[in-house]
Amino acid sequence: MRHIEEHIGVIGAGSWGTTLAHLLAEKGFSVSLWVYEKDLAETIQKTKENTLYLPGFSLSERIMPSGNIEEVIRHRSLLVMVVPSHVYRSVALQMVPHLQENAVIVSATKGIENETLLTMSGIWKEILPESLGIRVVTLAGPSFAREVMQKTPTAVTVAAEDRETARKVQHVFHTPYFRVYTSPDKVGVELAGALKNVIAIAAGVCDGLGYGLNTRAALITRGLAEITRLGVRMGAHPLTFAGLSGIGDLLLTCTGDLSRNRTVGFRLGRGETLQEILADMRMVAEGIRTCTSVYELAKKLHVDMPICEQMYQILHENKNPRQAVWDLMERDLKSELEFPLP
Ligand SMILES: NC(=O)c1ccc[n+]([C@@H]2O[C@H](COP(=O)([O-])OP(=O)(O)OC[C@H]3O[C@@H](n4cnc5c(N)ncnc54)[C@H](O)[C@@H]3O)[C@@H](O)[C@H]2O)c1
Ligand SMILES: O=P(O)(O)OC[C@H](O)CO
Repeated sequence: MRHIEEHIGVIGAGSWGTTLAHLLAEKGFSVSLWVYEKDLAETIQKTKENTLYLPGFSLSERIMPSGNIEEVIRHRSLLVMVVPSHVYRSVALQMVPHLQENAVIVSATKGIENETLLTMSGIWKEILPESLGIRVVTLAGPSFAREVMQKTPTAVTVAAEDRETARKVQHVFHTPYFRVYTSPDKVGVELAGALKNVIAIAAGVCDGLGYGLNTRAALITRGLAEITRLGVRMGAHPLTFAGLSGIGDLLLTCTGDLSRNRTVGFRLGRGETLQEILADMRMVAEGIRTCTSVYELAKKLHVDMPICEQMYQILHENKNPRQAVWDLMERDLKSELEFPLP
């Protein structure tokens, strides 16, 4: 393996952060990994395994786990941010005083902040002093951590406002089993990655209720229509939703049993309550919180999002899931296309 001089800091040692740290370390980068749980940092150091979030995989010797965030980010020109969206702002605020000028931050979190309805790069925009010259890039697309650890051929997108930064990050992450595309549509890629989680819960609900493949296909398709509608309203390019971060990740998460979001939905469809499901889940299912943000955004921007609205009622108002499906089916009839033919 070639040793690469650049030293990268990865913030967040859940399943995805650990996987990205491992991928980069195997490429030859020196990688520091910020671990929230102090005992876990020691365990990873000793056993070379993330026993809490990614058990069963042997991690690269080149990963340096640490509970000290300042140590992990000081003097790093490239950082990867992978903490769940509900703690993103508080962790980002801890980072700001230690960031190196002109650093690049790759944000791999998928969510929308509940309190502000901002995307993760929106949070950075609010808290980063412009004088630091820091660029934020989004990484999204269909990528279950465990499959990437197994080196399953995977393709993702990195989106940045400037092409040069996107190209740099593309090359940093690319491996023969991890193909990276670039996109200039940061808001589109971010929204697609966050919103698919809500539809994935809905797909799980339908499967848990025992509905068939017709239902799932309809849900994915109409879910994509909703995601696109909100995305375009917020400034995204519509074709981004036909890409890896859009239909790609939506298909993966709505159909793949490895999805935590789909699993939450499946268990809801089987009759468990959200409280029961969350009680035995250590990992994050971002769609639960994102659903609240989407519900608020749809109201605020006057965007019709009936599936997300029903999901909000199931998750947060105890609506019966079967009733929610029938309420969706019985809405006023409408045209599938939302634009006139040329
Ligand atoms: N797991 C995947 O396959 C995958 C793939 C692509 C994107 N993502 C996204 O990556 C993000 C992180 O998810 P994950 O799957 O790596 O996490 P995870 O569910 O495996 O682990 C939870 C993480 O949250 C951290 N955490 C909990 N409380 C915290 C706090 N108060 N402060 C700081 N950190 C805290 C834990 O330390 C741990 O790192 C999510 O937005 C997810 O949607 C995950
Ligand atoms: O397990 P999920 O549902 O959080 O999905 C993980 C990734 O977002 C898949 O790309």
